[in-house]
Amino acid sequence: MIQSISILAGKNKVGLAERFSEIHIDAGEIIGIVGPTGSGKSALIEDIEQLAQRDTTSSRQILLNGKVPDADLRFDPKKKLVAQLSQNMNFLADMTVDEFLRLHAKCRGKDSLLSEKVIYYANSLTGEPIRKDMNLTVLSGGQSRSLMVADVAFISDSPVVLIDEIENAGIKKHEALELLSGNGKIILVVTHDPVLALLTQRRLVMRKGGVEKILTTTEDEKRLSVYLNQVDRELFTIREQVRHGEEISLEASSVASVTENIIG
Ligand SMILES: Nc1ncnc2c1ncn2[C@@H]1O[C@H](COP(=O)(O)OP(=O)(O)OP(=O)(O)O)[C@@H](O)[C@H]1O
Repeated sequence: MIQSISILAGKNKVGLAERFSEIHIDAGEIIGIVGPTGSGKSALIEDIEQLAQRDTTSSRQILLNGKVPDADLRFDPKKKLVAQLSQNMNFLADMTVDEFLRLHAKCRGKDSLLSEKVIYYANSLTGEPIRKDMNLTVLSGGQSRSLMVADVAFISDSPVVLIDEIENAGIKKHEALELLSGNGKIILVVTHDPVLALLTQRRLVMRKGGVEKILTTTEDEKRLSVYLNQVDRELFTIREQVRHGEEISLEASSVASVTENIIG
C-alpha cells in the first residue's frame, strides 16, 4: 500500500541544484505540474514513473512511504506505479464495454462485477450515456475518457495517476479528480487550464528542467476555483444542449446564475 511518495531534489538542465530538499506527497493529494514547453514536466513525471534513484538526467531520487523502493517495483512491468490518462487516448479493442471491463478486472485479479460500478461512475462524468453492450470503438471522446477515469479509479492498481492534457476531454473535470483522489490515489495533473490547476492543493512550477517553485493554492485561488468550476459545469451543460440540437435559453436558471456574474 502506497501512502506517500517523496521527490528528493536533483539538478536542473544547467546543473544547478533544485531549490527544495524534499517534496512529500500523500495518498489522495492532487498536485499540479505547470511550466512552459521544455521546462521539464515530462522528465519529472518520468522520474516518478521509473522511481529514479539518482540515475536519470535530473539526478532526482524517489522514495515510496519514505523508503527506497524495492528493485522489483522498479523493473516489473506488472507493478506499474503510474497510470496515465490523456486526451488523445482511445480504446482500440473490438469488444463491448462490459467485456473489456470484465477482462480487465480478471487480469488484475478483481471481481468482474466491478464492471457495473465502473459504468455507473463513468456515466456520472459524461453527458452521453454509456451502455454496457456498446462497442468500445463507437464511444465518443468524452465517453472513452470517462470510462478510462472510472476504470483507473476502481480496477487499476496504480497508486499514482498522471493526467495530461484533459482540458477538452468532454468530461466533468472536478468530479473526475474527486473520483480518483477519493480512492486514495496520488494525482499529478500537467495542465495550464485554470479549472484544473486551481483544483490542486499544490502546483510545482517547472523551469529549465528543475522545480523552481512550489505554490500552495491560496484561499483566493480556492474561491476562484469554485467559481470557475461553476462556469465549467455550465459550459458542459450548454455543450450537451448544443450537441442534442436544443435551443439555448438565457433565462434557464442554471445558465442565468453564471451569466449574471459575467454580463451583469
Ligand atoms: N533536470 C534535467 N536535467 C537535464 N535535462 C533535463 C532535465 N529536465 C528535463 N531535461 C531535458 O529537457 C528536455 C525538455 O524536457 P521535458 O520534455 O521534460 O519538458 P516539458 O516541460 O515536458 O515540455 P513539453 O511541454 O513540450 O512536453 C528533454 O530533452 C529532457 O530530457
